[in-house]
Amino acid sequence: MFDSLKKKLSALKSKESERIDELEESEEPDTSIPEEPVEEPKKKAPKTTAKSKSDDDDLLDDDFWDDEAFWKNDKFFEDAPEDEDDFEEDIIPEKPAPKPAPKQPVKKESPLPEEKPAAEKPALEEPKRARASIFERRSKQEAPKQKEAAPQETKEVRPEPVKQVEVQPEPVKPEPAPVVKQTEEVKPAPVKNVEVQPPAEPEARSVDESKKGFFSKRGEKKHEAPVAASVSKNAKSIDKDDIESILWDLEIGLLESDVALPVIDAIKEGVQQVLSERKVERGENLGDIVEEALKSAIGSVLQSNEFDFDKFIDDSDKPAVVMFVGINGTGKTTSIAKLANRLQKSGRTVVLAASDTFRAGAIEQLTIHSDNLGVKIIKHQSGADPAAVAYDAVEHAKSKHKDVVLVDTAGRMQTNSNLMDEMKKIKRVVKPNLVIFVGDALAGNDAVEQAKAFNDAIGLDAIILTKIDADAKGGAALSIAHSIGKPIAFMSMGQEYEDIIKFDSEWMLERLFSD
Ligand SMILES: Nc1nc2c(ncn2[C@@H]2O[C@H](COP(=O)(O)OP(=O)(O)OP(=O)(O)O)[C@@H](O)[C@H]2O)c(=O)[nH]1
Repeated sequence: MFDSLKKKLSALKSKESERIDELEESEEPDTSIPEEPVEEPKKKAPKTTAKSKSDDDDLLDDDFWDDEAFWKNDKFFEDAPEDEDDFEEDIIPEKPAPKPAPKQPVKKESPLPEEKPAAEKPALEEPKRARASIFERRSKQEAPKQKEAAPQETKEVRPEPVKQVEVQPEPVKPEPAPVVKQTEEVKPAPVKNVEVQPPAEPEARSVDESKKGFFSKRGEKKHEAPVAASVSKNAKSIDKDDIESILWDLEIGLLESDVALPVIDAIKEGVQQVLSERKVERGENLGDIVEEALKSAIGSVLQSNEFDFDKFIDDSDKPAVVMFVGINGTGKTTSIAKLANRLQKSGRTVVLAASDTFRAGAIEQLTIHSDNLGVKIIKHQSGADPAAVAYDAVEHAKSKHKDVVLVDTAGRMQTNSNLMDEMKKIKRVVKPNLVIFVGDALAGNDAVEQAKAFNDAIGLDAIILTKIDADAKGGAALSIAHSIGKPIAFMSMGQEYEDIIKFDSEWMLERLFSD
């Protein structure tokens, strides 16, 4: 499922991996660069200025030659050396700086005495900046406000001179050490295992735990060590343009996976929030971060749609009446049989109401299931009033103290007003505790429209998504539930009685992203 979305994610990941590889390869030469300036200070004091290319450039700088104070320096002209080496020796001793501060003598106009330390490492800084990643761009735009700003050194050599123009003339205060930002994932709550086998269900989950977001639960399972670590001061924000581009890719991937637009917007919003707050450590892959954010956003959409059917039944007055509606062939009758089997196995007693008197063969189909399962069925002749059948089933359940009545109804298009009215009549007569919409996951966005129409007509309480086993794209689960704001109670995934599971957002999420 989610094939096209996964392709976009893996493309992002491999693109990012290549970038990281390139960065790491080109990193080797850096180590040799700082050696020169380190050795120089041991020579005779005047020579402490490492004579680099940029220093020469400084000497030729217009500002220097235009400096009026310089030209008035008679002493300089008296002692002016004839060759360049002597020239440099004679200038530098004039400066009071006892330590190597190569730029200070030349840049007399510099208003930033605090910036001397920064000048000691120009050779270290430049190569890294030249290879700044896409993640570092945003930070670099903010660089003038940061402690390393050393405008006069970087002016001539940096590959992006425009940024130097933004340097503020007032002294720059070093920023305090970055606050260790721990994500919500660090909560030490117990880990909940993901249940991926149909028979296993998350009934044991406590109320508090079930309310926890996907992020926190997932964090406990997968990211305990990483989230405990602090965000280093080298971590960079993700560039706004990169986030836009990622969101665009996600939108296309979600659209191709049949996810409805309002759901896409909700997911994008979640991803954007995570990415704009997230700092990227050196060596981290942006693709991984995006996947994590995407799963979190989808998990939130899915998780808000969990529903505890068994608890609902147990809490209802008996018999609890459950009515199943939907368009033709979505799997209502099959789902009823599966739930009857499930309820029976958990010790609840069940009555089936064959209220699909419209389709030839529907009554027989349900009768076969009741025989197979040993469950009571109430049925009339084909073409009989479906509301009357449902009423009889409820009366039977009451008299026999049965726990649950499952009412099958005929499939109908939401556009067929007569059949929609008939369905409303059944609801009026038996006043079901629960109306469940059975939607075919393969129907994609059509299922969303159907669910909306049924919800408008009689009001839905929950959803069963069928044919999940054949759902190639995976967007329906997200879209239906989110669009009508009703929970998904079960997912049907096959033709056997056991092929139905309670909806579990984590299970669904794992499935959406599994290969
Ligand atoms: N693969 C798969 N097939 C299913 C699933 N649920 C139902 N089916 C099949 O879908 C077809 C229609 O199922 P029904 O249960 O008859 O559907 P219905 O909604 O009752 O149909 P109508 O009464 O005509 O509205 C049958 O062939 C079922 O076996 C499922 O989860 N997976």
